[in-house]
Amino acid sequence: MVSTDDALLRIVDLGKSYRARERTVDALAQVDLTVDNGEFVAVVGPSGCGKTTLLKIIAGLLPATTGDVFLAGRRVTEPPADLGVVFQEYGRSLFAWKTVRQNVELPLRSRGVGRAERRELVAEALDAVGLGQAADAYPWQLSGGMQQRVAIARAVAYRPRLLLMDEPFSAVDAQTRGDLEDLLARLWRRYAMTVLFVTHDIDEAVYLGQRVVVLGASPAGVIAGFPIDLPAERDQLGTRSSARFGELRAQVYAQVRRTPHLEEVAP
Ligand SMILES: Nc1ncnc2c1ncn2[C@@H]1O[C@H](COP(=O)(O)OP(=O)(O)OP(=O)(O)O)[C@@H](O)[C@H]1O
Repeated sequence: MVSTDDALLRIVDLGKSYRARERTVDALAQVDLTVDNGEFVAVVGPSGCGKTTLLKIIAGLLPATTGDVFLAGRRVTEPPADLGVVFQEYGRSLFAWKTVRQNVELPLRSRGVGRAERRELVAEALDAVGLGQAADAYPWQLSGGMQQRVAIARAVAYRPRLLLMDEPFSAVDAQTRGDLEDLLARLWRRYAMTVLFVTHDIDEAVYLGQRVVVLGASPAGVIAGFPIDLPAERDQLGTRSSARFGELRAQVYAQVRRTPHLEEVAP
């Protein structure tokens, strides 16, 4: 059990209902989740179960209907300053008329970081994602995988206390996806970040997470959590073909397939 002393993110009895015309859609109900400082938690759930809704509420972009989100002990009521977010749609998250360097620099400018420090942070982040040479290019001159690396560099340069990622690699080809997963794992270790990573891909969740949390469908609540006891250093071939990876993947898969109603869920 996670101790609240180390908790960076605390989600308590969170619920969200959308009202659309005469209909009400209950997207989330009774979501309780705690993420410790430095943890990498992957959240999986069936398509449409409310994963994006959950991230938007944590990011302060959408109000909850019930319950609370606390980041570093502070209730989230607006986008917190120390949060980084990487979305699936890299194409839309970068400014086409700004260079790679300017894109990465933007949140640092908004935060009032001085010019010299900005330069240093941007250069280090671009080097860390292997794009040191592409600083003066425009996003539209880069491949999809490279654009997503720019989005990751932008988040990393900002040194967020919590990095939220919403299916960040689902729009790239399989080879690039594996490379980006490994890049993220390296950055997580190097910068001791706390990451909440949402995906509908069970293999990706098990490969990346120290813990995998399963959301049930309609309305989504946390139905299971799995500590991932794979070695800290993972690699695409060795880890994914190991017996333990297969067992964990099967356990998570069985839960995702169950998608029970909340009343069936053990407390
Ligand atoms: N603005 C909205 N108005 C009404 N209903 C909405 C709205 N946004 C989301 N929903 C509904 O809430 C539920 C959860 O949606 P959400 O996008 O959070 O799920 P998701 O798990 O991220 O989906 P996917 O995996 O397909 O991206 C769905 O039934 C969706 O139709």
